[in-house]
Amino acid sequence: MSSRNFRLGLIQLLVGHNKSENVKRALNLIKTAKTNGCQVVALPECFNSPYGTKYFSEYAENVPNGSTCQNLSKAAKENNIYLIGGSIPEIDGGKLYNTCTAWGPSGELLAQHRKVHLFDIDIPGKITFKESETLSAGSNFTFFDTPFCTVGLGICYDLRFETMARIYQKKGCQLLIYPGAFNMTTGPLHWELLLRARATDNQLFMAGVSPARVENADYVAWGHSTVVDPWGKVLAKAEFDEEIVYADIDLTALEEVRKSIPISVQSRDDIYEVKMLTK
Ligand SMILES: O=C(O)CCC(=O)C(=O)O
Repeated sequence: MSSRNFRLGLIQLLVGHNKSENVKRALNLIKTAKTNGCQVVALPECFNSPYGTKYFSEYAENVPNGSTCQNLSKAAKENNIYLIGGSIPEIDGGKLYNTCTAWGPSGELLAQHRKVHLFDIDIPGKITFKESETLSAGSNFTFFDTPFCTVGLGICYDLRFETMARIYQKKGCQLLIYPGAFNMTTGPLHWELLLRARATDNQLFMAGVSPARVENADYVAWGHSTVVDPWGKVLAKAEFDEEIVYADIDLTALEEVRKSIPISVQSRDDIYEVKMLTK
């Protein structure tokens, strides 16, 4: 495989209440993904803890020195892969964040993304969730280089904010990875739609990585971890059980679509502007 091609693996992990068990399951599945040829592997949002504001402080750890991060670093090194560590509740200076880390094949920390847009919604009779009750928001865009392409990171609700993805595209990202746990109300309507929309409007690869569904959990995840190509086509998709989603990424598809439908050079930068105010 040339560096224009690589295999991406999304681990739709079954997450329970036992933190070390969650991490152990993740490590085993990372190894399986590597055995099956993945050079880049990603975990879901909140992979070491159940998803819910009441759990975040109990499960929170230091990033990057806590044991979950240290295990991710070791796994990236042992398997010689790029590893996107889903997200975990992070504690820093008395504040909690929903944080994604990315690790390189020497076990080095490449990036740390704190969820920028907190998930505060109220759909009467369906779902009310308020991450801001316990979490603080990050204020940074997060992207890093691999030998294959530049990768941008967002977490779940971040996916709804198209400006963030647009900025990643302007910064040269060719793949955006969003660990995310949509739910049974918004998942069926919006999860694939948003992934395909972000892929189509920015002409890049999109990956959304969900936990597997646990029917009796406080928060029931939609699942359906998905990879979309720059044409907006779904390349690979899970249902709701634990599984690894594999996608062979060929970056020439990205050049093809950008050449065929050249929206980025046709954008009317003389009459509107999307710009990053922070790094
Ligand atoms: O935007 C949604 O519908 C779900 C978002 C979410 O679950 C999250 O941000 O964790």
